[in-house]
Order: sequence, then structure tokens, then C-alpha cells
Amino acid sequence: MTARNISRFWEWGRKIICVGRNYADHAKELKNAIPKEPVLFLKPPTAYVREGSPILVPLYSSNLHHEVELGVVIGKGGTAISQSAAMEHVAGYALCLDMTARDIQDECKSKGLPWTMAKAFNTSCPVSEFIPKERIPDPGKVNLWLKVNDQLRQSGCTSQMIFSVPYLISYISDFITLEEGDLILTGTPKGVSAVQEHDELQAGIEDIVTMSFRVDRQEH
Ligand SMILES: CC(=O)CC(=O)C(=O)O
Ligand SMILES: [Mg+2]
Repeated sequence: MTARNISRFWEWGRKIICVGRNYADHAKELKNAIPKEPVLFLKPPTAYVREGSPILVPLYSSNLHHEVELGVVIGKGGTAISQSAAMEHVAGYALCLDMTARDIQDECKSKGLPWTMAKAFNTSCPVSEFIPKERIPDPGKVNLWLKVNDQLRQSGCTSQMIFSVPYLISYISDFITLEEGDLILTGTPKGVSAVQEHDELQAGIEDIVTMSFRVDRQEH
């Protein structure tokens, strides 16, 4: 068997664990309360999409939103990881989008139902190339941005996160065992907005990484 390469973690079929409402300005723009504990949900590995393939608007949604987020790639698994040891479990990072069918999420919220159809559909997790850990010495101090058709929509710094990367790793690993190749999406800053078929999305982490995606409508 050939050795797997963490720089292609999206091919491993591992978990994508997402943190919601981790930026107060985004929680406020959607009129959500500021959380006292991390809000978590999951995406399946089939949600990954890479540059060169389009983001698909699900047939059942007419309000697909972008959410730009810092992704943390787990390099060493563990359960009940302490905050002080958390960074030893990080292999690197990725720039990610948490594509969200906002109309479906609102409906699910109003009915008290889970967000799966709003957050976990195919292509709901566009992901950049792998960023080795050394390139982001402090994940609590990097700027993320996103443009739609060259218009800046999101710009925020991870210093605005309510729960830090070490806190999230420790908190999650208390009840979900983290495995090598898992990805944690750490939440989005304010500025989320709708995208349409044929839009061009561009996102970046400072001058460390950029990525571009075209939006298409799912055909069947
Ligand atoms: C309300 C949300 O969709 C939460 C979320 O995903 C976030 O990043 O915040
Ligand atoms: Mg999100």
C-alpha cells in the first residue's frame, strides 16, 4: 500500500467538523446569540470540492451563502486532548468555504431540525491546497477575505474568534475522537451573502494562499 500524504487530506474520507457562530460580528448579522460553548455540526467528506470544479447550488435552495473560514488539518489523532497539547495535533491548515443553503437552514432552525440539508450537500466544502503548519505560526492572527465577482464581501481576522484553535481542538476531542486527516472549520466572520449561478468566488488567507471557484446550478 502506498503511504498517504496529508497534503491531500481531502481524499482520505475523514471527518469535517464545523464550528458555527465563532465570530460575534457574524452571529449578530444573522441575529443569533453569542454562544457560551462552541456550536458544532458535521459535513461528510463528499462535501469537498477542489479548484477546477464548480460549487453547485442545490436544486432545493434559492439562497446559497458563502462563509470563508480557516480550516485546521489534524496530523495526530487523539481523545481528550488538553489545550496545552492541542497544537501538537495540528499538521497544517487550509482555506475553506462553508457553503450554506441559508433558506433551508432558516427553515430547519424554525422547525428545530438539524442543519444537514443546509450544510452537508455535495460541494458544500470548497478547499484550498494544504498549508503546512510552519506557514501560519499563529492561527489566532491571520486575515481571511472573500470576493464575489471582484467585490470584497468578507474580510476578517482570526483574532476575532470567540473560541481559539487550541480551545476548539480540546473541546471537540472530549467527545469526538480526532483522527489524522480530519478537518476543523473554525467559523466565519461577518459579510456572508448570496451567490448565484455563474458567479466567480475568490478567497485568500493574506498572501499565504488564494483560491477561485465558479458557481453552477445542480442539474439533477
Ligand atoms: C449560522 C451558521 O451558519 C454558523 C456557521 O456556520 C458559522 O460559520 O458561523
Ligand atoms: Mg460556517
